[in-house]
Formats: sequence, C-alpha cells, structure tokens
Amino acid sequence: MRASAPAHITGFFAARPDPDPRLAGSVGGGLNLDLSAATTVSRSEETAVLLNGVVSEAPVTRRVVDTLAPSPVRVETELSMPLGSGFGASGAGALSSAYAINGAFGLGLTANAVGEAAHVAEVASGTGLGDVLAQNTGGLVVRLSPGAPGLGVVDRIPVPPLEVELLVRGPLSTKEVLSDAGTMRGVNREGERALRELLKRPTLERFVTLSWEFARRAGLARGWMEDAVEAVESRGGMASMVMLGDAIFALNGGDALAEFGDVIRARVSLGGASLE
Ligand SMILES: Nc1ncnc2c1ncn2[C@@H]1O[C@H](COP(=O)(O)OP(=O)(O)OP(=O)(O)O)[C@@H](O)[C@H]1O
Ligand SMILES: CC(C)(CO)[C@@H](O)C(=O)[O-]
Repeated sequence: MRASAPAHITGFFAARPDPDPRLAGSVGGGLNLDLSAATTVSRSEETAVLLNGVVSEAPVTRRVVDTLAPSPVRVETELSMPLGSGFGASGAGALSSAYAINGAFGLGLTANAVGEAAHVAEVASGTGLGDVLAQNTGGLVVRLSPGAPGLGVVDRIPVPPLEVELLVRGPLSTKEVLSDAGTMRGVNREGERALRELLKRPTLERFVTLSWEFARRAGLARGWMEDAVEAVESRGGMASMVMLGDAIFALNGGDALAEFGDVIRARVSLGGASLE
C-alpha cells in the first residue's frame, strides 16, 4: 500500500508543551509544499525502514510502526525534500507511513487517528511539534492550538498552488533547537506575538513578513539570510527563514535568490496526506 504526505515549512512557531504528547505541539504558521514523502508498506518477515532506498534507523517512522503495525512490515519512503533542513521530512515520513500501514492492514482508522500516531511519534522523538497537524491539513496552515490531528485547532489562509522558491545551505537539528531552553524562551515569546499579529490580518503577505520578523527577533536568522532576504525584497519579492533549517523560502524571489546558491522550486500543496 502506498501513501504520501507533503513537505511543510514553518514560518514562525511557538512550542506548547504538554505531558500528553497527543495535546503537545506548537502554534504558528506554515506552508505545505508538493515535495512529498511517498511511502510503500508491505508485510515482511521482519520490520525494516528504508529512506531513499537505504535501511535507516528512522526513529520517528519506527515509532509509528510499533504503534500501528500488527505484524512486521517493510516500510520504503522516498523523500523528495531535503532532510534535516526544515521541510518536515520526519513528519512527512511518519504520516505517510501511518497512512500506508492503515491501508495495508485494513485497520479502519480515520485520518485523525492515523495522524495522531504520526504526531505522537514526532513529538516523542523531539523531531517536530506541529508539522504533522499541518501536513494532515494542506495549504497555508495557521495552527491556533496544539495537538494531534483531531485535537489541535487549525485554520487556513486561502492561497492558490503558487510557486515557492527555496534555497537550502544545510541542515539544522530541530531536536537541538527545541531542547535549548534559552533559545526557546525567545522563540516562544516571538512566535506567540507573530500569531497574534497574523490573526489581526491573515494574509499570505503578512505571513511572510511576520515570519521574517520572527526569525530575527527570536535570534534564529543567520547573516547570509539577511543579505538574501534583502536581495529578494529589493526586486519586489518576499522571503523568510525556513524553520528549522539553514534555508530560505521566497515568493517571486527566484532570480535574486539564485545569486546565493541553487534554488529549489516547489508549489504550495493544497491537499494533506493521502493514500495513492
Ligand atoms: N522520512 C523519515 N522517516 C524517519 N526519519 C526521518 C525521515 N526524514 C528525516 N528523518 C530523520 O529525522 C531526524 C530529524 O530530522 P529533523 O526533524 O531535524 O528535520 P526534518 O524533519 O527534515 O525538518 P524539520 O526541521 O521541519 O523537522 C533526522 O535524523 C532525519 O534524518
Ligand atoms: C518545530 C518545527 C518548526 C520543526 O520543523 C515544526 O515542527 C513546528 O512548526 O512546530
């Protein structure tokens, strides 16, 4: 059985911890992109998880297998987004695996129940907070309260499947940032502020502008990003940092961004995770 889930790039966020991982997560805003994780699940003598054809530890996906699979499975995930760079690869892998396991074994779980298994795996692994909730929704997602799909509250800002340009300089460990109390105090303060401001006028443009304000005020933006965003803005585009990656996303920024490295082009994915 095969299923897929979109990449998700967060623009701003604030962690909302909770002893119950189903209720823990984050609030914030982010874009789903058509760089997908596609997972095929088949029954097997023993469980194996392959990421892009390579047997991998894949701790997040293994938690999903332990939660949902009634017998050993072979899980093969093809990822078309960069790993470890803020594209929600671990969340997309976990969510697409959960959908595929549900279909392969006829578990009869709803999308929210499947999403809950992936969300809990992601939060428990420390590799993400709100990606799965957003990836189960699709589009430009505003997370209003934290939690697994069916528990967290989301809304969407209506946008067409517009093009997004991305420049990835390298990975940034989500787990390290989330576990740094000093950094997270600033992140949470600024993320809550950005959400309040966005809800006053929820538009795509405000999302990008507030994301860039968040990245700088939270102390996450890097020097090269300032130059890249300025170059994009000087030619009429908009840009901000991909949370959490050493990466930039831009709207109408392709030519300017290309001066800083290889640009990946993607489109907003309006759908969430699904069986194929
Ligand atoms: N599909 C997947 N299944 C299981 N593990 C994955 C998958 N994709 C990435 N990982 C691993 O999850 C770990 C955490 O990745 P990390 O959360 O830092 O980045 P990400 O998920 O790509 O982006 P984000 O910052 O949006 O979470 C990394 O070791 C990565 O190799
Ligand atoms: C923490 C995070 C930014 C990592 O991608 C994401 O999971 C989110 O928005 O909660």
